[in-house]
Amino acid sequence: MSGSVVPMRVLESDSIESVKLRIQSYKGFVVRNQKLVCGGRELSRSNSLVKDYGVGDGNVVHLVVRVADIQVINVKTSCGKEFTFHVEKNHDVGYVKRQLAKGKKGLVDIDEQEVLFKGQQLEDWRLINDICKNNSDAVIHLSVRKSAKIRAKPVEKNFELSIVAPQANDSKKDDVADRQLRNEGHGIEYYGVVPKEGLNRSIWLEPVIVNPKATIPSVVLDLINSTYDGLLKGNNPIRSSEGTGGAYFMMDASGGKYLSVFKPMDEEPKAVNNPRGLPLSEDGEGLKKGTTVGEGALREVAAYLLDHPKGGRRSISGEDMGFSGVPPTFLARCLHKGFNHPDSVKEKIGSLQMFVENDGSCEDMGPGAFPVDEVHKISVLDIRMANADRHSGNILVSKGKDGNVVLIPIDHGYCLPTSFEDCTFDWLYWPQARKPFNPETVSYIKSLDAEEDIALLNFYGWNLPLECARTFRISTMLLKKGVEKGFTPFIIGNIMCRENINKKSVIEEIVEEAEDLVLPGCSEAAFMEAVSQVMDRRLDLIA
Ligand SMILES: Nc1ncnc2c1ncn2[C@@H]1O[C@H](COP(=O)(O)OP(=O)(O)OP(=O)(O)O)[C@@H](O)[C@H]1O
Repeated sequence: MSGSVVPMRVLESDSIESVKLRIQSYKGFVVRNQKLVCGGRELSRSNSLVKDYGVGDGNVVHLVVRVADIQVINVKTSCGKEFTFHVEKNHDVGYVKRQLAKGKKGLVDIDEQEVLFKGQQLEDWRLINDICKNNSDAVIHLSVRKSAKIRAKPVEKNFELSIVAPQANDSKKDDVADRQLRNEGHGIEYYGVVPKEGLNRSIWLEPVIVNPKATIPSVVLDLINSTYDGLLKGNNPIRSSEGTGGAYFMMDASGGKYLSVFKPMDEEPKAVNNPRGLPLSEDGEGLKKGTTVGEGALREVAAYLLDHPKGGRRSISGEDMGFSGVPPTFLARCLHKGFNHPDSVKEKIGSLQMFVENDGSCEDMGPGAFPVDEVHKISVLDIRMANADRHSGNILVSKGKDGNVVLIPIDHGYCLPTSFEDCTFDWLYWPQARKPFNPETVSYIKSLDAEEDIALLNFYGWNLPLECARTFRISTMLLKKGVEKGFTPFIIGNIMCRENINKKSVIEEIVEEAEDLVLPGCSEAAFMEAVSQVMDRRLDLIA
């Protein structure tokens, strides 16, 4: 994605996996860190062939590479103390200074720290990645005004900072102006209202509220509040090096903890300000069939709103976790210079999702350790939402209170498509998918009501387009009927996914058959009745 074009000979009969392997051997990017996009479509099925995706002579295939985010920094003080901390490569110099200022490093006042590279002062916004890049033997000097000096040199993959005689200075300035701003300018107290004169309008965060009657769960309000505090404290959004769109980690006020992830609509893949340089969509279609560029954020929020808790609908506090564990997500409006603004700095609308501490994603480990019910809860969500992007990198692995493995589904921007063509579920090939649902899951599935859910989305301001609503009705119907028949997630998921890119799935055949049965212009209810009949017949053949 750096903009350079590298010619490469491939056969029509080469698989996508083998193309990625060759990129790996030429360029060193391991296969699982590569994403290929051609003609606006992600070449996501590794066993499909180059010709299946219609890639021909002279076509440009875009390569998006995920790079390791973490850099380990070893800090040595002049009195011989050593400590290590992890820094995201996308962290900026300001972040490193704040870490150093956290008490034990003795550099309490960040205003007194100066970071120098090749004799020039580095501004706080400079990224660690940019400084280390192309300078494997770079030495960064951090000096504390008046007396101290710090040197950094690379140690294998890490780099080392040595701090020379810093003087501790406990006089932390009380940032009065900042506190005033926080008291008066809290975004969420002024939903959609022009803020008071004098507020800090270079930084802003508030929920987007379409229907004033729709209550925002308090867990979401708290998340927005604390994220806003973090921004006002000068903790800039940090762009993730993973993913095809702009995804920004937002920090708390102390600058030591991630609170949320903001994904602006205009930075989605194929959208106008995509930071990865993916070409603009010509027809408005997203990277996956049946999705729309710029609607990823709505789908992210829909996945959270529709992820009802086990006991019923979500309470006003919103603290009760949904059945599938989608982290709290809401539409937010955010103004900050740290996002991708190729032109002028403008307010962005996007999804703000709670950051979940994790030990990596399912991509980093084999599925053996995942509890059956955890896999099943993800399968229920993906089948309901006809998720077209459930690769294992989009399931985070975390630990519950009792130490059990908990799976956290993220990245729902390609849910609720208008067609089933690109539905893919990595969990389909995990052994847990072949186990039957437990009674609790069965009763949860039985409680689902697609019409109620569509009305809920409408209430929160998203009037689901007719074709998306149809997909949702059909997938909910399939899930419910499948469960009635005692089907496993594997059987139901298999009905929904194509075996290969050119062979229609069973659900697609069901839809086509139902379309043939009804008269043009018939009501949606009549069409759904036809789908139900055809589905019953097809499921009987599978049972
Ligand atoms: N709620 C979350 N908690 C913790 N980390 C998260 C969360 N959401 C996203 N991330 C991290 O940010 C990275 C990028 O996010 P995400 O995958 O949603 O972006 P994307 O651009 O939509 O990716 P993709 O190319 O897979 O569609 C993820 O790989 C994950 O590491």
